[in-house]
Amino acid sequence: MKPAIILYKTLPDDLRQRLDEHFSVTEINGLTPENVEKYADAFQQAEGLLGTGGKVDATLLAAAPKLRAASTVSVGYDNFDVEALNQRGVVLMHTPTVLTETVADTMMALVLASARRVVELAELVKAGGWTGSIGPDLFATDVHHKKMGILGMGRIGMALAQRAHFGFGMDILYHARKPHPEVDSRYNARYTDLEALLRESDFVCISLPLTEQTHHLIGREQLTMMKKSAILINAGRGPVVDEPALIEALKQGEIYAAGLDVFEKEPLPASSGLLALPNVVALPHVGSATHETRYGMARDAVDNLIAALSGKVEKNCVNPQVLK
Ligand SMILES: NC(=O)c1ccc[n+]([C@@H]2O[C@H](COP(=O)([O-])OP(=O)(O)OC[C@H]3O[C@@H](n4cnc5c(N)ncnc54)[C@H](O)[C@@H]3O)[C@@H](O)[C@H]2O)c1
Ligand SMILES: O=C(O)[C@H](O)CO
Repeated sequence: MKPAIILYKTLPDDLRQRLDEHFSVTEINGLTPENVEKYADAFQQAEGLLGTGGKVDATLLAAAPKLRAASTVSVGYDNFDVEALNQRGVVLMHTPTVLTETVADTMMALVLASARRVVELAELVKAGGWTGSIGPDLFATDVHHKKMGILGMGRIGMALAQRAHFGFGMDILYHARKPHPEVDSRYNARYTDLEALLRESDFVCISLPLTEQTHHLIGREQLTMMKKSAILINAGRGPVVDEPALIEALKQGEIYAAGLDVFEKEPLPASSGLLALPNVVALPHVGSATHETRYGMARDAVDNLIAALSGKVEKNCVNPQVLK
């Protein structure tokens, strides 16, 4: 008999077919508490989960006593209680690598859009506001040869450093849990503590995961350390930045601008103070959202679940210790 799984994300037809070949699939519209209750029988039988978004914690695990593996269509897994999964021996699989270059492209797009005022100026043209030569009040700020500070020098941080250093001649500083000598030599980069990075950088770019240690890592105090001309880019997770403190810093001119793909609450409410600020470029969490990359993530997530439920995990496992 095929193992039963819960699918909580719509997949392209060919991938759905591949999943059906291996599993008995119950598809639900999101991993919400309401759906866990509505499909209680399916959760009782489920050995696997595949999807994105929604909380997987002790409560959900209690509703799924046969669960052996969870496969998220994302690299970030802050919505999973990994400790609870470990205690139950549930394998957690994710999709690193396949999305790295696309997310680094998005971060570079945010750097360029916020420094060169791309969105604001394009809106001005569309609104018929281009009635004469653009004057200094609408001039932008350069990107090339400036200093980029990268917070979180992992896969995405390195791909961003590659673009900034080789493409834009930028100086690279970074803060991570430890120095990375290969990064220093490849991108002529310099490891610093957080405060030095904030004080020196023209662009502070966040590609950190959300953890207890990174929650509100950037708050009021850190924002005041940044240059008044500096731009904050966040494509890690929203709660790494204290959003009310960021709004205040942008309003008070303590920093120049922000380019954001992630927010404390998503979707970003229309009432958010960020949306009233011309010096904010806000994207709807689309770091990896190209056709090619989203397909690759879904494909990897399917392969990951097949590997995990057949005991053949070789890569993409968050908690390999439970395999032993
Ligand atoms: N906006 C998007 O659509 C999007 C897409 C993909 C990933 N992300 C986010 O980007 C994150 C990073 O992805 P990745 O593939 O580069 O992961 P990664 O694990 O390769 O890199 C994360 C880096 O952050 C460092 N780090 C962790 N905690 C730290 C701390 N307290 N202080 C300093 N450094 C710390 C780690 O050492 C690691 O080098 C993901 O966890 C996810 O939250 C967002
Ligand atoms: O972590 C990730 O992969 C992205 O944020 C998409 O959810």
